Amino acid sequence: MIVVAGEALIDLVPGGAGGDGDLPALLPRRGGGPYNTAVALGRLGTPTAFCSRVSTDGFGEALLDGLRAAGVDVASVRRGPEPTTLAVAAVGADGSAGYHFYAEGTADRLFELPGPLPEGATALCLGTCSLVLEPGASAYEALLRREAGRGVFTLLDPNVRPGLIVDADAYRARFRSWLPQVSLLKLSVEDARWLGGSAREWLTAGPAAVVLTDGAAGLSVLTRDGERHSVPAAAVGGGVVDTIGAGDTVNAALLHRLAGHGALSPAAVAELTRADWLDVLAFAARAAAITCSRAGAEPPYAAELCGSPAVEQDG
Ligand SMILES: OC[C@H]1O[C@](O)(CO)[C@@H](O)[C@@H]1O
Repeated sequence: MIVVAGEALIDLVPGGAGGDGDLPALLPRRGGGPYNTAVALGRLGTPTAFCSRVSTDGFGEALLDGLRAAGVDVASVRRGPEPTTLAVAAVGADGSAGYHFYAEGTADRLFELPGPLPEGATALCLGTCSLVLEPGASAYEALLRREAGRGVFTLLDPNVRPGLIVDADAYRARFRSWLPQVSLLKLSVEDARWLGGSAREWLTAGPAAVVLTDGAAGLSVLTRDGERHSVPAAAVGGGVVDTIGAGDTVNAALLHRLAGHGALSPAAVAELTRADWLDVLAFAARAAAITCSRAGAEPPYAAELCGSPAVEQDG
């Protein structure tokens, strides 16, 4: 079972008619990096549990319904009366999204270190706002350290949202302090630039591999032994609507496909061949392309990805 820990929130995505004068109409969509990753894993058919603190308000109920509908186990979700975090998304002409968060005093920020993870948990995925917003961030960090210490495979996606980070240098130092506990680091090239440093440097600090996403330019992985493998982005049927949740889908697809290769351990990741990596990356690219073809974070179901072929690309 894969455990995804972190925020579930509501994205307010531009769309439809009905705004007041020059104000755009905003449609509520379930979101939050970890929420999106958990739903994507569930839709792919991977046994998944979500670990978080979710509001008892109507949005919180809808978020839990979304998880359950994807087959995600929500027994580790704690509830609180504080409101759900809101993220107002601005979508550019190319579909890229920027976010403005309303996260003061919200339920997910008050996450506390939970008891043991569900029986059979083999991997933990976390990142994004939940590792920034205190006091919950310290509890998520403690969860990462505790589970990595127990030998659980960890995937970290910093999913940097600069508007939420008060002290950029302190966050960058904190990010580096997590790396010894990280089995697989996945991040966008924009996040890599913002964080400073390089994949090669981060690899020496702990992760078995670093996956970099570069939007329309595709995905690549850099492994400990210095190999680099890349695939192009997959075609987005009907064109990009928005990129919301694409990176979160990549996290899920990586974990799902690595599990299929029996590679949810740093030692097994080190054994993956070039063909294995190309298969994993191509699958993630196809999954992300489907998410980009629809409004908001709406990851694909397994049936939409049937027969994902391995592709041979130059690294
Ligand atoms: O969690 C932070 C934000 O990032 C996203 O997950 C997209 O990657 C949005 O759904 C959310 O508002």
